[in-house]
Amino acid sequence: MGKAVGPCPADHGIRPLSEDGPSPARRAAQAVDALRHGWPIRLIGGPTLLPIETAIAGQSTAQHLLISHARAATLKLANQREAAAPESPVLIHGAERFDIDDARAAADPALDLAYPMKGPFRADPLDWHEGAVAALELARIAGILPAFMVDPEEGGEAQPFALEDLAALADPHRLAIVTRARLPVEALKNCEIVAFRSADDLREHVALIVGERSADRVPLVRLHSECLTGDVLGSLKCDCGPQLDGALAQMAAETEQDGWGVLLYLRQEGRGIGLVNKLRAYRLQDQGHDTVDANQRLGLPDEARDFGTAARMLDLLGVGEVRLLTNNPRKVDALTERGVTVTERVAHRRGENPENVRYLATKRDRSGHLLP
Ligand SMILES: Nc1nc2c(ncn2[C@@H]2O[C@H](COP(=O)(O)OP(=O)(O)OP(=O)(O)O)[C@@H](O)[C@H]2O)c(=O)[nH]1
Ligand SMILES: [Zn+2]
Repeated sequence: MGKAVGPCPADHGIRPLSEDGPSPARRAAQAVDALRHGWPIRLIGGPTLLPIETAIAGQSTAQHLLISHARAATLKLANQREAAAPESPVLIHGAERFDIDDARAAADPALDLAYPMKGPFRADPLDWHEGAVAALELARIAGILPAFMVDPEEGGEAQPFALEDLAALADPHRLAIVTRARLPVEALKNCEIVAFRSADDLREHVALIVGERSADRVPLVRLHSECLTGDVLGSLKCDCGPQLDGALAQMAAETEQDGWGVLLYLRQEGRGIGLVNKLRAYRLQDQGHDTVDANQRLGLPDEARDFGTAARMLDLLGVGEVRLLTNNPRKVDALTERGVTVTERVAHRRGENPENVRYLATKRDRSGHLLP
């Protein structure tokens, strides 16, 4: 291996080629990128894993698939000893090798109605459990179905990754303010937008500062997670659009009494499972599952947001105290744990309609939201 060529700031995660190889942050980013492209990844010291949803190697076949525990349960494998541990990924095989179509039918719950006959499958012992957990987590971050062909034939060149690479992705300390500009909005003309980026993550978060900052007033703050369907299209399935508009209107009203507000627009679609997986969950909801069950059937967490990013954004903005506009106690706890003082929780009940009655009831009954 050659020596480093030219300067390369240590805090950009782009370590030059050396005996150490790429940094964990770079390897993790490349692994996520590979999964989105449909290229395989290879767990260092473990197997090669081809993402079933995106695989471009359409001729691939594999003896084994790696799927989530929830998916294994739907395939009626939970009574087998190797698939019994809850939350643990499951390695399965069938009577014959899987081709890509069989693998997709086995992996994707949204195809269950179209392909009701599957299996029989058997669960196998998995002696690389932590690597399997990390691989499913990488799939979630990539926004794809958490399911892989294991050691496929003809999968293409694999992108290596190591277990510790995931931690590098979760670390928000490299998030930085990149630019800011005046942004008059409908709710109030006097606003400023601030953009944030991290070298480790392609998602660009923004903050909208509503009104004039005031050192002696604690701002009204809203952590809003991206919801394309609700924020942009006016979806009635959730309450996001009215919550977004309502938050801005409430902050604008505060400015009339010398208050101010900060709206963080976090690019964590679908509570962190991504737009496509959220829409898959919607398909399952149309078959009768609630929000929590739909996510779980996909093998995804019902809450995968990382509020460390929000805390870091507030820190970069110099906001240490907030009055938090939310019904979700987890947001209060997450900020408090990360050193932000929440002086008050301000309830934020907006946008109830006949289409989202069940969604709101699930928030209250299963996700712990403080709703009537
Ligand atoms: N996975 C999934 N995500 C959803 C669904 N409906 C809405 N979302 C996402 O949920 C997020 C909305 O969360 P927020 O309104 O910020 O927060 P909250 O946890 O509801 O708490 P509040 O602060 O009380 O509103 C957005 O990212 C939506 O895309 C769904 O059915 N499934
Ligand atoms: Zn929504």
